[in-house]
Amino acid sequence: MKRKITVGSRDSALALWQTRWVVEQLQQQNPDVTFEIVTMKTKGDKMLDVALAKIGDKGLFTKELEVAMQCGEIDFAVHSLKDLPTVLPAGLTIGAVCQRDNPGDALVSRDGRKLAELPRGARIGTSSLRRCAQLLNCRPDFQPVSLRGNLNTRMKKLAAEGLDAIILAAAGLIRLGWQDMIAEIISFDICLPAVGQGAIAVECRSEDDYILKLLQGVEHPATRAATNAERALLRHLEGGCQIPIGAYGEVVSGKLNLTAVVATLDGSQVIRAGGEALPDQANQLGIEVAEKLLAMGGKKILQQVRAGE
Ligand SMILES: NCc1[nH]cc(CCC(=O)O)c1CC(=O)O
Repeated sequence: MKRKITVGSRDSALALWQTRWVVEQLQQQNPDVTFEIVTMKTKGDKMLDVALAKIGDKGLFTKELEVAMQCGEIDFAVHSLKDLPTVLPAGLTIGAVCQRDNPGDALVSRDGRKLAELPRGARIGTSSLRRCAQLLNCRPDFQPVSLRGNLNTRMKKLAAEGLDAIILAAAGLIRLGWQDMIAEIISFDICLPAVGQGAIAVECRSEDDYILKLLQGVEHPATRAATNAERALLRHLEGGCQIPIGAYGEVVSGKLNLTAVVATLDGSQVIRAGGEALPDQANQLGIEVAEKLLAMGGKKILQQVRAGE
């Protein structure tokens, strides 16, 4: 008897691309297994007209899939790691973190202009507080314009709403074959990515040994270590998406480096800190860098932003 595995996915083009990519690899490694993809709409897919920072729910893009997993309707779910809260519901775990694609933020401009070439007062579409704050820090003249919806919708709004540029995760654009639209990958010196950006995560039941073993086939240890550090940092800061926080971890020559940022919403203050550790010390590294940020003034920023909510 062929074993059948049911895989949950959101129904956006990007989510489906990511789910098919994971399933394709697992299928090759396990020719005797049948995979079936089931799509679901999450609250985040339904509430497209509200700014993410205003909805502020944890698990906005993941909850429905998690419930289906807990009920046994699906065996695992494929997510953008960035969308997965730092604390998972009871009984669920990240069974695999796949090799990261380009982790950066991409500038897509109407006429292909790069950041430095955008006019004074340029209108930039993004709903990410993190992108907004870091961009405003280097270009206080920019006018951020809130922008939500899936990738297709956002691209259309660039022209339809007369924006000068929009900012999107590079990985999403590259996966959907839109890399030619990228005018520039914004330097990490200007804008650090969201925790987990560019990495795909597979969530499953913590007790499901069969699935856990299967998912080892798409696991990428260096990306796991890097994103463990980023997620430990975010968990320690209790950031959520209400507060501009960015982080990037990378294993280079066997050492795990982590750089992170906390900023005020208007970008007037941007605090950065970093650290280095062995990859198996990822969690401690995340906490250590979070503590540095807090001590350097991050604590005050977090209090201010929370008080203003
Ligand atoms: N916030 C939605 C979201 N979640 C993951 C990605 C991109 C893919 C990735 O980071 O792996 C995006 C789109 C974007 O931010 O432009």
